[in-house]
Amino acid sequence: MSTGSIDGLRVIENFITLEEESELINEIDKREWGGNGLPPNPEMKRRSQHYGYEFSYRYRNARYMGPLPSMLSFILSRLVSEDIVATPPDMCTVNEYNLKQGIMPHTDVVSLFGPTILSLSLLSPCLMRFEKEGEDEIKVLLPQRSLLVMAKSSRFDYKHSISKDEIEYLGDQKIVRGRRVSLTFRNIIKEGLN
Ligand SMILES: O=C(O)CCC(=O)C(=O)O
Ligand SMILES: [Fe+2]
Repeated sequence: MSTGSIDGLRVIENFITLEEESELINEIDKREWGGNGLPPNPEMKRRSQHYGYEFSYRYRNARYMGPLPSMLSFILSRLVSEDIVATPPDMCTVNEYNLKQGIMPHTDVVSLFGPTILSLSLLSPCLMRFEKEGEDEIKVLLPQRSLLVMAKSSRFDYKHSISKDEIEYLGDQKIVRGRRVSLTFRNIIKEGLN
């Protein structure tokens, strides 16, 4: 495990095994993708899948869909048994980043999503950039199969983003991106629903 230089930020390496990763990807790829012209976020170039709650980036609201699917159960139990969260997340967004796809700087909606945001990186590493006005950008490596934990300052005071670059550097380390699928786990704040 490596600890970032931002309060509340952690990257837990090898959170799942290679086998678990390939089983999960198989399951995900059997299911229907949205985005890229399809609801609930047709305007998005990335493809995505929504479980638990469906989130609209345009309307910034969420709709309940049902409990998280059983393919995610082992992750939910591990999150609790390894004391990463006290309550299992009730929402999971799967995002697919192909070459030249990234995510613009943003802070996850504070009124709708709880204080801890988790992101599991599958298939490819990437750099996540954290920025805050008046400070130098901080780059954090998200290795394949790692779990990013964003809490406290890293969740509330910074914007995070992923570039569209295929090749990036962290010091001397060269990071080459391929297709990346991430699973972002959150807890919905029920009062924030409309
Ligand atoms: O792909 C990731 O790891 C992060 C996704 C993200 O920041 C988001 O969906 O809000
Ligand atoms: Fe985010």
